[in-house]
Order: sequence, then C-alpha cells, then structure tokens
Amino acid sequence: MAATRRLANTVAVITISHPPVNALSSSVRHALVKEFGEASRDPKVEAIVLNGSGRKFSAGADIREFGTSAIKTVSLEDINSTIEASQKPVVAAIEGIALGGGLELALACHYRVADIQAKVGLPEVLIGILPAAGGTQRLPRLIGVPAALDVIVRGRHIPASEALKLGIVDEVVQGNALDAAIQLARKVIGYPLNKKRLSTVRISSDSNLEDFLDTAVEKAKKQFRGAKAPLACIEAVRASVHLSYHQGLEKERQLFFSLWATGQPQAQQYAFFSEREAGKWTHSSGARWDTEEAKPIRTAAVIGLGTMGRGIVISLSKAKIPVIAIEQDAQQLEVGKKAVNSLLEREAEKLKQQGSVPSSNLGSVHFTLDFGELQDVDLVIEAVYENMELKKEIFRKLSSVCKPDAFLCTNTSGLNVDEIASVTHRPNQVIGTHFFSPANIMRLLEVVRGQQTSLTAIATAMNLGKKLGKVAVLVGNCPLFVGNRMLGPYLEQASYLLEEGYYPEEVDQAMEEFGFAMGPFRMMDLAGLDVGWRSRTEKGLTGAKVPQGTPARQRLGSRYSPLADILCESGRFGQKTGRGWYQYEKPGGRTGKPDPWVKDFLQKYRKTHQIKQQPSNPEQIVERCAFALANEGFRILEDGIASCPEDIDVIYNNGYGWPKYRGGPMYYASSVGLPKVLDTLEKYYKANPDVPSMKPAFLLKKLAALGGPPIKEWRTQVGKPVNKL
Ligand SMILES: CCCCCCCCCCCCCC(=O)CC(=O)SCCNC(=O)CCNC(=O)[C@H](O)C(C)(C)COP(=O)(O)OP(=O)(O)OC[C@H]1O[C@@H](n2cnc3c(N)ncnc32)[C@H](O)[C@@H]1OP(=O)(O)O
Ligand SMILES: NC(=O)C1=CN([C@@H]2O[C@H](COP(=O)(O)OP(=O)(O)OC[C@H]3O[C@@H](n4cnc5c(N)ncnc54)[C@H](O)[C@@H]3O)[C@@H](O)[C@H]2O)C=CC1
Repeated sequence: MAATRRLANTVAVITISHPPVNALSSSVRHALVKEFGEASRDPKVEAIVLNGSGRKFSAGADIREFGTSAIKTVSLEDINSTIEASQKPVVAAIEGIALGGGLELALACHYRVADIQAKVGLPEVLIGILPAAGGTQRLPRLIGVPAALDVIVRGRHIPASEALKLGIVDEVVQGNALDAAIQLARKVIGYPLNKKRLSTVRISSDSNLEDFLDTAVEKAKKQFRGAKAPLACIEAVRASVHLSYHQGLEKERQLFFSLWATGQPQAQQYAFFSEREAGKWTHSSGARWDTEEAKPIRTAAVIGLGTMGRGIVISLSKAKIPVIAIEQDAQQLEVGKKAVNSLLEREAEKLKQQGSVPSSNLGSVHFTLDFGELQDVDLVIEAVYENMELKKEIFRKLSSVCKPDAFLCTNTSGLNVDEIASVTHRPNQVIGTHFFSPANIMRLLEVVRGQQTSLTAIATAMNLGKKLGKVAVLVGNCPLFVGNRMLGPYLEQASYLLEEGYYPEEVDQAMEEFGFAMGPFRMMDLAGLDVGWRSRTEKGLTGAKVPQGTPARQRLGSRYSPLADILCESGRFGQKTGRGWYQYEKPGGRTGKPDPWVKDFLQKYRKTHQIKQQPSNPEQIVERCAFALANEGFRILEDGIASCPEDIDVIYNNGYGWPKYRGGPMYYASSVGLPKVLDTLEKYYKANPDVPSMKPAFLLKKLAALGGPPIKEWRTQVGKPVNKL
C-alpha cells in the first residue's frame, strides 16, 4: 500500500508509505488521490493529517521516475492544488524529512507541524532541476522572496528550529509530531482557511526586489559556474513576483523542461545515485557491503596534527568519537592543539546556533606525545609527512602498542599501503583512508584496500566514512590510488599547453568555464608546487639524480615538462611563498594575479626550446585535459583499481572540483561519445608518440568498438575488481 488512511475521531490520518524514504512515486500519487478524495467526501471526517511512515514525511519525487513515462501520470501539483482547495483543514505532520516534492506537498497543506529532529528543504537544484510542483511559487508567498531564494538556490536541508524561525513550519515539537498535528487539526476545525492557501497570496514587488533578483543572478553565475539549475530557480522565483500563481506554475514547468533538455539533470542524477552505489562495495572474493560486518569504532587516534591530521580530528569529533591526538614533539603538539581547539570552537558555535549542546555532540580530544596511551583505541589514522621510512617507523610502533584488533589506517596520498602494512604484525588490519583537504569539509574518502586487508577492515573503514558524513569509495592499492593517479596525465597536458603557447590564466579560465572549481595552475598553487617537486626529485626525474646529458624535455624516452621544477628552483612554491604560477599579495595570500615574470619566463623557455606554437583554442584545452583524465580512468578500470566508472566519477565530483552537472570524467566521456574520445586521443597520440599517457586505453577501444554503450553497461566489460598490478 503506497498510502493508508485511518480515523482518529473526526481526523483522518493519511500516511505515505513507500520505504525507505517515502518518495512520491506514481503509485504513491495515485494512492494519495484516492485516500484524499475519500477523506474529503467522508462526512465523519472534519480534518485531515498527512504524514509519512517510518518517521519520514517524504524525500520528494521519485528521482528514478524522471525520464520515464511514470512521472507523467497524476501530477504532484494537481494533488497539491486539490489539498490546498480542501474545505477541511489539512495539517502536515513532518517527521524526519520533508524534501523537494515532500515539502511542496506540505506547503499545500494549511498547517505544518515538525518534530525537532526534522529537516525540510527544496534540494532539487542539487540534482539539476527546480522544485516543479509549485514550490517556487508557494515558498516565496510564505516566507518572502529573499528567504525563499536562499532555500531554493542553495538546496540546503534546514533544521526544524530554523524552519520555524523562517516561517516554513507553524509549530515544532520535542515529542511526537503526529500527535501534535492531530491536536492542531482538531483545534482548527471550522477556522477560515483562505489565508492558509498560499497560492492566493500576492507578493508586492518594488525596485529593491528587482535589484535583489538581478544581483542573485550575477552571484549565481559566478558561484555555480555553468550550472543551469540555480539560474532557473531564480527565474521561477522572479515569476512568483510578477505573475499570477497559475502563470507562475506554467513558468516553473517550462523551466523544468528547458533544464531537462540541457542534459545537466541527467548528469546530476547519475552523480546522486553513483554516490549511493559507492557505499555498496564489492570485493573480488564475492564479499559485499551487505555480507560483511563493520566493527564499532568507539575511540580513535590521529598521529600528526598538520594540515590533514587537524581536519581528521575534527571529523571524528563531529561524529562524537573521542580522539587521542599525537604529535612528534611538545612544540608541534602545542601548535596542533591550538589549531584543533580553534576549529572545535567554531563547530561548538555552529551547534549552539542550531540549538544543540556542543558537549554532547562533539567527541572529546585528548592531546599527548605518548604512544603508550593508544593501547585501548579501536582505530588509528596516521597523518605524518609523506615519507615511507617515517610511516614504517610509526606503523611498527602502532603495531606493538595498539590492542591486536585495532585497525591501523594511513592517510598517505599515494604511497604503497602494502609496504606500510608489511612492517606490522597485522597487515590484515591495515588500510588506507585517504582524506582530502580540508579533511573536516571535503566529502570524499578513498578507502584503499591492500593485498592483505581483511574484509572486516574494509567494512569498518567504509562504515566509518559514512559515520563521518563522507562519501567513501573503495579503491585498490597502486601508486597515487585513483584520484591523484588521474591527475598525472591531466597536469602533464596542462603543462604541455603552456609550452605550446598558452598562459596559466588561459588554461585555468578554460577549465573553470568548463565548470572546474579551480583550473590546474590555481590548484597547484594552492596545494604547493613543492609537494610534486619533492616526489619528482625522489624519483630521479629532476635534481642531482638525473643522468648527465639527459635532454631537458625528455625522461626515459618520453616527453617531460620541466616547467614546474624550474619554478620550484626559483623558490616559487605557490600561495605559501606568495609566488607560483601566479603572484599573490603576500606569502600565504589567496588572490592570484597573472605574473609578468611567468609570462617572460615562458616566452624565453619556448624560444630556447624552439617549441611550435599552437593557435589559441579553448576547446582544445578542455579536450586535451579532460580526455587525458578519462583515459587514465579507463586504465584504472582495466587494472582493477576502481570497481566501476561510477566510483571514479564520485571521486572526481567530490574530491577534485569536477562540475557535478557534467557527471564526472567517465560520464563526460560517455556523453561526448566514446568513439569521438578515442578518435581525438588516437590523433593526438599519433602526432605525439612520446606522450604515452595519451595512448588510448585498451578498455576505451573495446567499449568504443561496441559503439559506446551507456555507462551502466560498462561494468560487464570491466569484470571483477581484482588488482592486476
Ligand atoms: C522528461 C521529463 C519528465 C516529465 C515531467 C513532467 C513534469 C515535471 C514535474 C516534476 C515534479 C517535480 C517535483 C519536485 O519538486 C521534484 C523533487 O521532489 S526531486 C527530489 C527532491 N529530493 C531530493 O533530492 C532528496 C534526495 N535524497 C536525499 O537527499 C537523501 O537520500 C535523504 C536525505 C532523503 C536520505 O539520506 P540517507 O538516509 O543518507 O539515505 P540514502 O541517501 O542512502 O537514501 C536511501 C535510499 O533512498 C533512495 N532515495 C533517496 N531519495 C530518493 C528520491 N527522491 N527518489 C528516489 N529514491 C530516493 C536512495 O537512492 C537510496 O536508495 P538506494 O537504492 O540505496 O540508491
Ligand atoms: N596536504 C594535503 O592536501 C594532503 C595530504 N595527504 C597526506 O596526509 C599526510 C599528512 O600530510 P599533511 O597534513 O599535509 O602534512 P603536514 O606536514 O602538514 O603535517 C604532518 C604532521 O605530522 C607530524 N609528525 C611528523 N612526524 C611525526 C611523528 N613521528 N609522530 C607524530 N607526528 C609526526 C608533523 O609534526 C606535522 O605536524 C601525508 O601522508 C600526505 O601525503 C593526503 C591528502 C591531502
């Protein structure tokens, strides 16, 4: 049954029942029409309460129905109009969530009661669409245009206490929202309903409101770089100011269809479901997320309180896990402690503003230099410098001091997890947990399975990721894992583009217009150029270990760009030194300007090496960089390092600033068409046989030969995730 009805004296309670989130599928909508119609006609019923089963009101439209004929049967807005027009008062009892179409349904009711834990919102923008069941017309009529615009354009989930302040709900209760809604329904029987019908409210417009909307458009263009849904949301809200409710609805509908035609909703909805799929990991042994049990993590420790360790401590503390934080000496401990405490104060302040008590919502943090204190922790995350010998020293110590069943995790960004595990007495308990910077903010967690990592360790790390509010993706162990490995060919192309005549700001602009949060050169400046330089020096690609007579632009027979090395040799490490690919206002400055030094340096370099210049063409920049990423993605699939293309896309969407409205690099390749990607790479590689990273991957060729099947069918060609390296 998609909806049920019972009678509580003279109040009919209609309950949406479609687990797990009460999505408003076609069958739910049909059932709502039936139950609501019967309740309206029943003379014993004087008021109606609408709620959801399983203590969840509704997560909105059934996203899986978009693009199918099911969405066209019984429109949600028709149901909303019928509810609003009811002569009997209708009260929404909101428990858990009322999101998207769920909130739109609640807005059509005459009253809304929420429990204190509930969250409401119109998150459609996050899946590439706009609230299209009257939400963009009713919400501004209820809470005003500025507040409604913020809710709709940001798509955030609003806690009940804030929803009450905004006026989205009429009442928030500590206890049972359904009982409170039934009580309210009884109380308001016979009250006039006209003012409660939001579609009848008029919004008065003035020039300030117009300016406000114009400014919102400009801001959204900058903030959401190329995403169409936020702009459509603003246009729909603008319609609520100028048009009648019914004309506004029509505008909302038109905007929905024009968004659909851009392809962005499909990409964002793919990204939404891919994130959910990532949690459903599988192992080559046949074990899966639902066959293996995770161990509970009651206490944890973090070793190293630098950039990453600090954020990891905060993440654990926010998940209410008590943490022991360790540093190498008293001075570093003091610096780390100060940084952690200041971040914790910020978190406590946020919690206070939401009406929560910080001490019961944040795990305690204990700072120490003594590894001996780790004997009882359930899990340790190491975040010391990226140095194999140091990491081995730490893991030897951990192996001897921690209890035998404690999990030992490394936050290495690309070192061999098996080598680290090899120095312990429990390689099965060792696993990579690769957080992204800043670790308390970034949603991505790469969980790296070593050869000997146990299934329990995998289940536990994946579960911990979820508990920390991250999207955890299980990957195999290879140099740099998935995300960073793909960066190699991408940054290589970016560098070659500079050699061939472009400037950092031109490459960055092209990639940012494509939708990246940050172009490659801005990203390198932010991360620090010295990190890659140190690694290239260790590998003998630059510095004293390079054999005499090696051509400047060649290593091991392949093309090599020494540009970044030369910058580092000049002390240009990026933001931290105030100079890198850009110049900054001061060391540590954030605002980069094109640097005449870089321009001059590049011109001299091109002349010295007599490099043929390319005609300017931003499309070529995007193609070369994006296809280089995707090609490496195909290799990663071939190697069994990622289980499926969706996982790679989740990594890029959540860790590397890839525009979600393009789905991810693999989805992008699929939407461009694999034959075209293959053709472009083939031409490039033929002209540049000294750039092996652009040699088309075998899997790409295989899929292109099949005509480029839809991405969900690639898995059958990829096979089991067995690490073949
Ligand atoms: C050609 C075009 C068609 C023509 C159309 C004609 C006219 C257009 C009219 C359109 C009317 C549109 C009405 C509307 O306003 C649109 C919407 O309401 S869109 C939906 C908005 N809602 C959301 O975006 C919420 C998305 N969900 C979430 O944020 C989270 O899932 C949630 C907070 C609800 C729960 O989180 P959590 O507890 O962490 O669980 P999971 O995320 O793992 O989810 C559990 C399970 O549920 C699935 N699911 C969640 N939400 C939906 C949903 N809205 N529809 C379908 N399925 C949903 C999720 O995928 C998980 O299932 P798996 O099987 O594990 O994937
Ligand atoms: N910075 C970044 O963006 C990312 C870094 N990583 C990885 O995370 C790890 C840490 O990197 P960062 O935090 O950037 O380094 P960092 O240099 O900022 O911090 C490292 C910390 O480890 C401490 N430390 C060193 N030896 C120690 C010891 N014996 N005992 C206890 N503490 C010790 C140092 O005092 C320092 O505070 C590295 O493996 C790095 O590759 C992973 C993802 C992103």
